[in-house]
Amino acid sequence: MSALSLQDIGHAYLGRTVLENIHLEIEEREIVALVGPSGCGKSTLAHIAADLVEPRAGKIDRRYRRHSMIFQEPSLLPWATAAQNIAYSLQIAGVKRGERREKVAVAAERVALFSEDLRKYPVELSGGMKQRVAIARALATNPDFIYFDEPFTALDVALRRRMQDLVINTCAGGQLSGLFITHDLQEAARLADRIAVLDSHGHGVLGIRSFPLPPQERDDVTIFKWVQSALKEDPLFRHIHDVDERQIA
Ligand SMILES: Nc1ncnc2c1ncn2[C@@H]1O[C@H](COP(=O)(O)OP(=O)(O)OP(=O)(O)O)[C@@H](O)[C@H]1O
Repeated sequence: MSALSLQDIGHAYLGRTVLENIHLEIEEREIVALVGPSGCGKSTLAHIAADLVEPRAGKIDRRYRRHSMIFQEPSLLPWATAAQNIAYSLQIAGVKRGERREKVAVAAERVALFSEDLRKYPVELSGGMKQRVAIARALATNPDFIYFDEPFTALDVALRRRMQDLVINTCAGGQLSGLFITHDLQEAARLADRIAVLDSHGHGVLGIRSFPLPPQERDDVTIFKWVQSALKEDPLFRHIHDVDERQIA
């Protein structure tokens, strides 16, 4: 059974259509990467799926228990320490005060945040550390579905890889499903079970590709070769690096 089902989703901002006829199913324990040119509506679709934006058309079935979101911008509360930021999501989720400390510690450990980091305020943390706090905050409530909206784009290569590994391992060992938006086909090929490509103008999902091996069994050479061949030979990926909104005049 699918964890998330999007049927015939359509949306417009100020009368301008950004999404039309979008169908997408995400199975339980599956990560689907959503790729497509800048401005094609990927974030809008994630926001609709996560119930942050009301779509103009379509039907959404959320069959998961609880979701979290991780954005490119960590958006931490500046007046709260890292630990308090993580605990805040637990408070919102209704976790009793007495149970929060333990859950914060477990989530922090999963992203390699130490107790001295947990005492710091966001202004004292590097960009990578802030993003780790945001990921710990998302994991702390024990979601079974996560929306990832380009969460690692701003991180350096080494940290990005560690965070991708965290996603791969968390999914491999648990009950997690997710929608992972990224511009980076290499990243999609590393951590997703399937890759869905959105049309340049949000007019439907153009196609979906899946991998023969689960993410934890793919090595770097396999991923590299897959990406090279997808970009050279698969017409589905022909337009994913179009940059309609970021073109330099
Ligand atoms: N709140 C809003 N009001 C008006 N227009 C919006 C709003 N949010 C997004 N848009 C427009 O809708 C279109 C789709 O935006 P969206 O952010 O969903 O695309 P995206 O594929 O995620 O882009 P990127 O890859 O650059 O992050 C864009 O043209 C964007 O400018």
